[in-house]
Amino acid sequence: MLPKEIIKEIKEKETDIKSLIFVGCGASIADLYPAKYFLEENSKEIRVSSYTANEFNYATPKSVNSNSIIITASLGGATPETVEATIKAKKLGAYVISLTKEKDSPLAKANPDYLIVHGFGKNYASKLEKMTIALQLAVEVLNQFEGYDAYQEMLNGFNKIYDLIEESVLSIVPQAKEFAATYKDEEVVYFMSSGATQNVAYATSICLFMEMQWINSGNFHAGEFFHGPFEIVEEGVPFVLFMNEGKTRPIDSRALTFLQRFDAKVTVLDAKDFGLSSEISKEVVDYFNPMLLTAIMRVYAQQLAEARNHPLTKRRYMWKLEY
Ligand SMILES: O=P(O)(O)OC[C@H]1O[C@](O)(CO)[C@@H](O)[C@@H]1O
Repeated sequence: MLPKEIIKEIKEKETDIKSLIFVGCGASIADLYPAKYFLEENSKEIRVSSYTANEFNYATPKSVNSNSIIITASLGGATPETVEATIKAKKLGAYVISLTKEKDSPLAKANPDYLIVHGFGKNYASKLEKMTIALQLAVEVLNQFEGYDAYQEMLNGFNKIYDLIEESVLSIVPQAKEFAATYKDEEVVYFMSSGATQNVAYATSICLFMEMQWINSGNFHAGEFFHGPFEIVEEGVPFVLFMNEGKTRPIDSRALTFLQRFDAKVTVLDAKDFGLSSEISKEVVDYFNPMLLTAIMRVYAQQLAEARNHPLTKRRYMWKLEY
């Protein structure tokens, strides 16, 4: 079923949805963030939150009941804590929607009310399906339960984002190779962004760099940069800044100005360079930065992995030990 139909069916059963909660781990909870950000900014009534799955399991919010929708996501569908959260949310009577790429996974078998099987391996756009579908669900919740003036602009954005991702990744391999050559020996790399993209910085730092490249890393909101992290800036300290188009761009620009002032080593991935706002309406452009910038970063990470001879699939603990 499509996001619109799923939310319509839930509304036919329960007109009084009071909360929407996003649950997942690692890249999956980060991928749900743009949807949370969108709803938090635009909803006047519905309470919105997100949890890493075991936080949800051990300290379950009291609001989980038949007046709530829980969206759980696990790419491989086998992360035990996300499966457990799905079962728990169902038991508490919530409407549960699960996202995964594996239709026969433990998550699928946890019997959510709605299972959305998304793509991943086909191309860069497909890697962003989970994030985009979660945002579509959030938009439908807002529009159907409260009304949303920019609904049509969002639909236009959804129609354009996948093609824009595919066009954008075509041209960036030379820059990605340059990034790889200049960052491959760094011992630590810091990531920051703002707005809907703030957890792209988080996911890049904890998953692509720490997990998949074993490179030390830190990440923070570009606004928070001035409330602690900027003290470590000096010439050559490596940063990656995800620059948004939209309302929070001044926050990103302020951080960039500071980094340049003290000659930090900074790579800027700027949605503007890929024409995001020429394709997507100004009113809603903020929410589409994370899809585009995640895809660009993936190309950069792939080149880094090749330059370091350290495949993105290499692990020493994950899925190898009991933990
Ligand atoms: O539940 P998922 O999305 O399959 O995630 C499993 C693992 O994949 C990552 O998201 C990225 O490898 C990890 O952070 C996480 O532990």
